Amino acid sequence: MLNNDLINSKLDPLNPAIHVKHLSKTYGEFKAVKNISFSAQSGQIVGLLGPNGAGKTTTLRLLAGIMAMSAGQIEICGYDISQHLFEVRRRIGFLSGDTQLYRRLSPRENMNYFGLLHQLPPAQLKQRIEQLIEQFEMQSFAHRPVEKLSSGQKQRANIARILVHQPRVLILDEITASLDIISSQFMMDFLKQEKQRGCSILFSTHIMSEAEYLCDHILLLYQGDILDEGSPEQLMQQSQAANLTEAFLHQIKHYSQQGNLP
Ligand SMILES: Nc1ncnc2c1ncn2[C@@H]1O[C@H](COP(=O)(O)OP(=O)(O)OP(=O)(O)O)[C@@H](O)[C@H]1O
Repeated sequence: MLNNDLINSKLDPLNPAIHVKHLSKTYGEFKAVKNISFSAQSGQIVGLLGPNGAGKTTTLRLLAGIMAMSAGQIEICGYDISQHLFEVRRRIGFLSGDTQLYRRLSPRENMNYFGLLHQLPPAQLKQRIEQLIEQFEMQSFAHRPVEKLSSGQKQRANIARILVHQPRVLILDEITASLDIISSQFMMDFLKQEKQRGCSILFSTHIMSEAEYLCDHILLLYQGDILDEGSPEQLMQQSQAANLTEAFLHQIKHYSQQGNLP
């Protein structure tokens, strides 16, 4: 078994895997994220929904520790990101549309490289890479340079790469955006499996049906603030909407009419 402490340690249910308090980010004068708070428990999938420019990517990048916050607090598995960035990075897997693999290396070589960065012992790393190749059905292309792979194959290799160190928390920014329906379904099944393993997953998407299918909890982000939150069912019930798209549009319209946009 690899990284036993990370896999087996059951998170205290009273201590969420992701805990965000009064988080803000400003770019110069512009407030991209405004004092938001939320948490995610072990085994929970939380979706970040919102129109273009709502602040989703900024929020996810702050949580992944690749951008500094302007104010607030982020804890991942009990570690404060401002004080324990290394411990946080050991526990998260972050993937966005911009994340690139080394294109001249094969998926196997990419996984090896990132595993070494995470300081996994070589024998364990080798075993883990083979596990991932099997799990993501990459046998036929694991040895080919990434630049010769299709988008779907690249995305599988990308996901496998962020799982090398068996993270407890996954932070995923629009990972199904360029995928066909089969590859998207593959990714969604994979997220469900990770949830069952006890992983906490925070992800953004513009695809409402995906959020409806996957999420235990949804944060509706608008102009850097949380407009509403709840389970997909709660959000639909509140707006008497037939689906999440309707519920989302209803909320934005409602707040605009009230003049109380964040
Ligand atoms: N580096 C930056 N400098 C200045 N403003 C930025 C920067 N990055 C993002 N912004 C602004 O912050 C706001 C939030 O951007 P962000 O990318 O977080 O939104 P998003 O919800 O992910 O949007 P999309 O769905 O289009 O990806 C936008 O108005 C954007 O223009």
